[in-house]
Amino acid sequence: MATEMSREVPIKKALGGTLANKIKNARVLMVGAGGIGCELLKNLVLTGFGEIHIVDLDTIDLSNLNRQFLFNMNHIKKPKAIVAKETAQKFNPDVKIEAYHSNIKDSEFDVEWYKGFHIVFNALDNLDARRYVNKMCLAANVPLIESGTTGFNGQVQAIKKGETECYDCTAKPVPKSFPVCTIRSTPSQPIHCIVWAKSYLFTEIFGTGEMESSDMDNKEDAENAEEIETLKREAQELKRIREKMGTNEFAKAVFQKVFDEDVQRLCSMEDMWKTRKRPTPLKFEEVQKAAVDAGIKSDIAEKDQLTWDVAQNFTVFVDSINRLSKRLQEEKANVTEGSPQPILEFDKDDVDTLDFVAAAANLRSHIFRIDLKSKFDIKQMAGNIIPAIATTNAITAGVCVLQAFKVMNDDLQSAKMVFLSKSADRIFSTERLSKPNPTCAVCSNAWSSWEVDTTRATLQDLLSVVAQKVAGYSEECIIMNGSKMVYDVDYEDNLEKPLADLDIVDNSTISIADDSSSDDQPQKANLELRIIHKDYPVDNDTPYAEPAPVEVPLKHVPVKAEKPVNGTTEEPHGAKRTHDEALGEDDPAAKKRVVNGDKAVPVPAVKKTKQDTDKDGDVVVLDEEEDDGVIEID
Ligand SMILES: Nc1ncnc2c1ncn2[C@@H]1O[C@H](COP(=O)(O)OP(=O)(O)OP(=O)(O)O)[C@@H](O)[C@H]1O
Ligand SMILES: [Zn+2]
Repeated sequence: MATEMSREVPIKKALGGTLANKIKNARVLMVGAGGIGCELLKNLVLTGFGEIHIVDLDTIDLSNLNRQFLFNMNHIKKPKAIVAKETAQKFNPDVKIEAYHSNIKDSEFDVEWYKGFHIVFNALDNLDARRYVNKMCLAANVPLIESGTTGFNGQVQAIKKGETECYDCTAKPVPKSFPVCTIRSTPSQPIHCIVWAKSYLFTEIFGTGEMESSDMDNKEDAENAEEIETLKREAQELKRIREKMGTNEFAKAVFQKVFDEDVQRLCSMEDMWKTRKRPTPLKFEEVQKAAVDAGIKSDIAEKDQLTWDVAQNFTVFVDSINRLSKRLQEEKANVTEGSPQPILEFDKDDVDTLDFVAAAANLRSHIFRIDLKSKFDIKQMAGNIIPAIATTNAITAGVCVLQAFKVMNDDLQSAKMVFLSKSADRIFSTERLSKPNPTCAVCSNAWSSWEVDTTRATLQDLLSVVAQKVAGYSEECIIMNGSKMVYDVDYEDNLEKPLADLDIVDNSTISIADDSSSDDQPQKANLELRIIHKDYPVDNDTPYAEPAPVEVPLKHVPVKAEKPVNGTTEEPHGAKRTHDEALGEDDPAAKKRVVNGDKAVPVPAVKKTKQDTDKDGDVVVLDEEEDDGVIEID
């Protein structure tokens, strides 16, 4: 009791009675109990937020312990959310904490559930979950404090529907991962070869033999399936070669397999080289002779600023593969019975592994006529893991709570977008919160939900009841289920199908977009419709409840900006994302214009198929090709 009193008194003194009371009565949601989440939970608990719900899908890993201070060695493999609750509860037993070891995208966390919170905190590490929570908070009209850190940099943003920018009002760089086909067959940049050497070749020879998922997109969709099959076959062949490890032939066998035979097989796929330069296989004996003739010694590996030529790379390749083989053989010899088989892992600071990856990547680059890189450069690229820094997380989590105070006080005017940076003159820089971007395809949408028996109601019901009657669209609209188009005026094949046959089920989100073209009537904004499945008795005529009418606003038509006269006009904050960019991401109408080949709208990096249960096939598959640099690894 004494502690409770003594804790409440300074909080009240510091924040004032009104805010302190609001905080005491607040129900808050925290998504993510990792680096920022642990710090944030401690802050929330110590500030006396009355009820805190924590969602995290992960379990605790050894590598989390340096900064996620609510966890210790005994907690490894236990759910983060549950352990975070247990540890933080001790700091303040009066706070009610609920923990969920779940993905925030699970259907149990629906809009109604979000509506039960006064404020939501994102402490996440990925764009997808952030964007999802942003949408849910908009749908539920609950304020969101969004935060993120990389290295020494941090950022906090308060988001409130209709009053501030949402997370999607400005374009976000998408972390890089590469399609398997680019890595396996058609590399065009050094990074593609580096990912191949590090995530494929190295792990196949010295590691687990499983492709690392973080930098390769190995989803088994139709496009990737064949590539993955070939890759698996090649991996099997490599496994057989692996048995030669420790013998003199090993380096030669690996070389011949991956730089000669596999490349020859690739070359024979004629279609692949119609628009690309055909790779040239490397012959072991020829390169070996060049290396011997030039008198190259293995100490060339120490010259890390030099861009090695093919013979030099060859020498480092053979030497490093021998060094690594010896290491692994020794580790295997020392392994005690019952222990797992040892493996080697790539580490940019482990010179043997770096030498191998650098040389293998360069040999492959040479084969595909891609620029070679120095070991120094490859080290940056292959090891571009931005460290998570505990202090940055702690400061950022503190700022989250300070911004939450403004939101709780209904004082958004003084809330700020806060940036934390080590390199700037001042640690903090701030910006006023921008107004919502009127062209944002997420927060300019209207939202509604529909209670419907998805096994009985048809797409026609959705079109005529919700899209036309309730929301006032004409039949010239587009209906998307996620990224799949199920209806437009020229594609009526699905209309008689029950919604469930189109994968429209409980908790699906449907987007309806105006596709009418009229000079004098602006288009309506999009409607995001959440489906709530409910069984209606079969003898009931209408297998749905008619939703209340929805006021769908008109779409914002951007006015062409006048050119600034003196060129000094500052770009208004919030206009960072162009209308076209905004359209491309989430606007079904924009997606359809791309499908129709209208180049006026930039191609969004989404893969999209018409959804038809008769498997009518794909309409279009848009494959992004341009990768500009470095892999981002969480
Ligand atoms: N969809 C999701 N639902 C619930 N929790 C999520 C979701 N996506 C990410 N998270 C959680 O967000 C947290 C982010 O924390 P952080 O950035 O510190 O990552 P980490 O995985 O703990 O550490 P690192 O990636 O550096 O090893 C993680 O604990 C992760 O499990
Ligand atoms: Zn927005």
